[in-house]
Amino acid sequence: ILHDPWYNKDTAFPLTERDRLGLRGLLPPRVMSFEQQYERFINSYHSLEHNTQGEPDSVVSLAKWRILNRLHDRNETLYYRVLIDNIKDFAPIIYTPTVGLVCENYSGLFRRPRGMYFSAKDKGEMMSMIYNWPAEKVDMIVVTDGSRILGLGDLGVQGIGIPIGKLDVYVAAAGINPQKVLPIMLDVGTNNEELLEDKLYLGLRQPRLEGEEYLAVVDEFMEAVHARWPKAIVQFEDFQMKWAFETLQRYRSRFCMFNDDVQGTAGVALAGLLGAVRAQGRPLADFTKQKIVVVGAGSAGIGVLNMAKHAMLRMPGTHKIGELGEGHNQFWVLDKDGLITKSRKDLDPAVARFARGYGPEEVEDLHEGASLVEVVKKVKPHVLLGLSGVGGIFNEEVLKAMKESDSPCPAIFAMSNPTTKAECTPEDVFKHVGENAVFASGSPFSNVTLSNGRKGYANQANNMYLFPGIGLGALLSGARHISDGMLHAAAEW
Ligand SMILES: NC(=O)C1=CN([C@@H]2O[C@H](COP(=O)(O)OP(=O)(O)OC[C@H]3O[C@@H](n4cnc5c(N)ncnc54)[C@H](O)[C@@H]3O)[C@@H](O)[C@H]2O)C=CC1
Ligand SMILES: CC(=O)C(=O)O
Ligand SMILES: [Mg+2]
Repeated sequence: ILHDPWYNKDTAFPLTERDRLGLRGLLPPRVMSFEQQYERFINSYHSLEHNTQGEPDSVVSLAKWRILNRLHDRNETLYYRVLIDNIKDFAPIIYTPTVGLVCENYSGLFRRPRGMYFSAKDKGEMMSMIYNWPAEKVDMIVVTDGSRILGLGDLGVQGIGIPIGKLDVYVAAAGINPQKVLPIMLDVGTNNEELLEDKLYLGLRQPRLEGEEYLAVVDEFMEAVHARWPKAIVQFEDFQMKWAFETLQRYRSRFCMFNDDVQGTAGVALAGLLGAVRAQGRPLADFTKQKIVVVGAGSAGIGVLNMAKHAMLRMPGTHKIGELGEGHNQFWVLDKDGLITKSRKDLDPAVARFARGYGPEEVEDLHEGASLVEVVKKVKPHVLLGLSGVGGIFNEEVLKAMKESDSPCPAIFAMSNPTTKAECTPEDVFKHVGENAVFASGSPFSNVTLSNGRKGYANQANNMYLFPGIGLGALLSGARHISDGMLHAAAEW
C-alpha cells in the first residue's frame, strides 16, 4: 500500500489504519495531517524555485516536472490536490510547454511506467493485454501514436507524456476520477532517425507501420478497449494529419471517441473567433463577414476551418444552412508552400474546400503560393491564426502588415505549441500591430504592460479549455458518440 500511489497516504495514515493494514512500524511514528503534507510539498517546491534561480529555463522546468512527477508516483491524492489548487502555476509544467521537453527527453527521464503501451509486436495479444490494467473501470482514455507531438514532430514512444498530461488536466479541471483514466501509447515504430539511433530509446526501433498494417494495430486496440470498457471515451491525440482524419472517420460512429487536435482545437479556436467579433463591438452575426487568414493546413488548421465555416453557415441571419453557399469563402489558407489556391496540384479534398479560386468574384490580386506577408497586405484580415508549428513565422513584417487590418482590434492567434513554436509573442503583437490587438497563444505567455500602463492580455487558446468539458459531458450524459454539434455548443456557449 505504501508503494501504491492510488492508496498511499504516506505519513498521514492514522494509527488505526496502520494497524489494520499492517503498516505499524513501516512509517515514522508521528502522524501528519493531509494539510501538513500539502504544506511540506509546497515548501519543497518553493525551495526548488529558489535554489534554481538563474538556471536556464529548461533546467528549472524539468526540475519542477520531476518533483511533481515524483509526487504523482508516490501519492496521487496529494498530487491532484496540489495540482487542482495551483493549476495556473502547474499547468505549464504538466502540460505545454514543459511536457514537450519531457517528451523530447522521456527515455532518459523514465523511472516508472504510467499508462499502457501497445506496440506493433503485441498484435494478436491486445484483447488479453487490456486486462493487465489494474483498474476495474476506465472512463477516459487518451491515446497517441507519437507521430506529431505538439509542434515537435515524430517522437515515437516518448510521446506518452502527452496522454499523461492531458489526463492530468481531465482530473484537475473536470474532476474525473484519477483511478478511471488511462494514458495509452500505440508504438508502431518511429521515423525519427535520431531516436532510432539512440541507444536509450525505449520504443520499437523500426520505421513506422503504414497503410493496412498500421490500421490493423489501431483496430485491434480499439476493439480491445471496447470489449473491456464499452463506455470508455477515447480521445485521439497528436496523430499525424493523415491518420488523425482517417481514424476519426473510421471510428467516430462505432465508438465514443473524438480527435482533440481536429475537433477540440476547432472548438477553442471558434470560441476565440467569436470573441474577436465581440471585441470589435459588432453583433455575432457579423462573423460571416470576418476575413480569416489561417497559416497551417494540417489536422488542427483544417479542423478549425471546417468548424468555423460550419458556424458561419449556421449564424443567425443566415436563415438556412447553405444560404451562404459553398462558394462563400472568408478564409485564406497557407501551408508550407504558401497560399493555397485551386491551381494547387494534388490538393487534399479536405483542403480543397478552402482553396481560393481567383475567379472574377475574388478582388485581391493574389496568386498560388503567395507569401504570408503578401496575403496579409492584400486581404487586410480581421484575424490571423497560426497552426503551423513554425516558431516566429508571424515576423515583424507580417505583424506590421496586420496594422492595416480592416478590424479595429485585429486578432492574432499564435496557437502552435510548445512556446518555441509559437508563431509570435504577445510583446511583438502589441508592439507591431498595436495596443488594440487581441492576442492568444497555444502555450502560456505573461501579460504585457502597455505604454499607457494598462495590461496587454496574453490569452491562451489551447484545446485544454475544451476537451475536459467534452469528456465530462459525454461521460455524464452517457453519450454513445461525440457529435460535431457538441463541439459547436462547447465553443458557442
Ligand atoms: N493551441 C492548440 O490547442 C493546438 C495547437 N496545435 C499546434 O498546431 C501545430 C500544427 O499541428 P497540426 O495541424 O496537427 O500539424 P500538421 O503537421 O498536421 O500541420 C502543419 C501544417 O503547417 C504547415 N506549415 C509548415 N510549415 C509552414 C510554413 N513555413 N508556412 C505555412 N505553413 C506551414 C504544413 O504545410 C501543414 O499544413 C502544432 O504546433 C501543434 O502544437 C495543435 C492542436 C491544438
Ligand atoms: C494542444 C495540443 O493538443 C497540441 O498542441 O497538439
Ligand atoms: Mg494535441
